[in-house]
Amino acid sequence: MAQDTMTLVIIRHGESEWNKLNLFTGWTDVDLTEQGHKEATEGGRALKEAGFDFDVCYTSLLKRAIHTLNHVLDEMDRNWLPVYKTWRLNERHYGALQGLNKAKAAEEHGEAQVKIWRRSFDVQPPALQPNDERDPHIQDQFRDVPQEDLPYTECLKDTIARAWPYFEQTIKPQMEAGKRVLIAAHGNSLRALVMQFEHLTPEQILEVNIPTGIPCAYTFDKDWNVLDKHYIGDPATIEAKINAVANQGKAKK
Ligand SMILES: O=C(O)[C@H](O)COP(=O)(O)O
Repeated sequence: MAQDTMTLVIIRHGESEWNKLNLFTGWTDVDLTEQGHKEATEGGRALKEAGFDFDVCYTSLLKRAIHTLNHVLDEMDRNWLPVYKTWRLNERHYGALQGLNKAKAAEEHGEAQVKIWRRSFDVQPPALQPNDERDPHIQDQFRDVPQEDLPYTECLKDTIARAWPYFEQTIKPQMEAGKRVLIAAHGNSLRALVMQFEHLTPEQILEVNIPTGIPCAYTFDKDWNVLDKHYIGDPATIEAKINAVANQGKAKK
């Protein structure tokens, strides 16, 4: 289908059990909280009310994103849409930080260090040791992923290196063929895509935080320039949620 513009909607999963506890999560496969289920449902409702429709959906191998997508599709009565799941849209791997409390880490290591771990472009968090129970190389969930592709830790640059080729090779051609795409993923795997879509510098991406459960619609021209980007929801709620994410790495006063 020839067309002048392409639409893509991205949505970060709703609040997870570990978001609620303020723990570094990464590839830990925690579910949504009750609040998270509600956010995802509301995200789906908002998309329907705004008149969105989709042809194909992509998500990660982690249940907080999969369940978010399911809620959205339920609300939109689009459960029959094709859904592709890939480890390449998983959250950034948080290495040995997975399971630690972000505010406690800020008390111990300083807020500046935690901000580097959370938001820097190319500084990796401390790596997992091989065969740690959190090691993806020994988890069933990732048994179809080539062992050498699986990380022990990742910075945003590493996440881009595995998520962007998937976007370019798999999702882009669908959009260029006129398909309306929905991606349900994670704070940092979506930051990886956003950095590429908007050609942000490492300094600019440092300040980008993605709220839970709020759909964000991009319109691109045929040369992949961003013509429009907007969150779908109440602006005050969205701003409060973005600030809440940014503040997770602050020490408790
Ligand atoms: O993996 C996590 O802890 C969250 O999903 C994203 O965390 P961040 O906002 O601290 O990067």
